[in-house]
Amino acid sequence: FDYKVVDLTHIHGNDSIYWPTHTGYELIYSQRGNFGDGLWVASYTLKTTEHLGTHLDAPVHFNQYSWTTHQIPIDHLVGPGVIIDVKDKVKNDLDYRVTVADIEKWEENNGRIPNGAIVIMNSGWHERYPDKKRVFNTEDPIDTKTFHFPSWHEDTVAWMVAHRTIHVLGVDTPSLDYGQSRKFPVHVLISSENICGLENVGYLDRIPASGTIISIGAMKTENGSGCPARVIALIPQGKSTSGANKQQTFLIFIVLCFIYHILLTY
Ligand SMILES: N[C@@H](CC(=O)c1ccccc1NC=O)C(=O)O
Repeated sequence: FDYKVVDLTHIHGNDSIYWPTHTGYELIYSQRGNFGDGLWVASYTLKTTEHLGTHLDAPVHFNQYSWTTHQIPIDHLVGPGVIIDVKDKVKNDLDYRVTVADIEKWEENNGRIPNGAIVIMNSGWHERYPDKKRVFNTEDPIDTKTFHFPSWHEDTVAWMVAHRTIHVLGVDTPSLDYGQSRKFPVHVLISSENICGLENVGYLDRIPASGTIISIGAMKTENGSGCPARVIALIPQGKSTSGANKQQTFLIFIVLCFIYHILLTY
């Protein structure tokens, strides 16, 4: 197994970030202690909003006819990672929305966005997690009208929907629409296209802009609208012997044998 595995998940717990219209997280120690015969058992009950911390938005989140969590095809939850770094842009504009030019710049450096990509904005916001006032960027993290954080511009997402095939759209902020959004056009658009969302992704500076495989481990909850998720990236280490490399090695071996044979003959 020749991959470095990087965890892109914030801890799911009492400090997790969630949209203020939801209820939060509760881990109930329903069974914890001696179980007879010298056994000790921990087996708890978890109550949580689906949209907790690092989590998946199922396409049904903003479209009643789109896939629920259990209906998402599994090959939509793993794919090539496309990390769009906008940290410099965000420094001057905390309400920044990723542009088509940002995508074009990524493609100049990394090639065309691969089919089935998992495209994630890296705004540097993951560093603020889980400080609610800094993540929602307001003194009043309950009042959504006061939120200021970056995300995707709907025109950019519409461009990707029209010209590329992406399976997941992600952010390191709490929402796929920027903090000041009122109509949530990015949520509405991706939901209607059966594209999944990923929010509060962490540790994005630990992976390269391209060349990774990202996998989203989310529960297969029946009729769910999303789920807390364990998001990981696999970075190929390039030490393994691929099929093509094996063929090359074999050819070199044959050529060396041939040369050795000639040397022995003369
Ligand atoms: N997608 C985000 C935001 C969200 O859930 C949301 C955004 C705007 C209006 C309502 C929302 N969710 C439910 O109240 C989240 O999953 O936390």
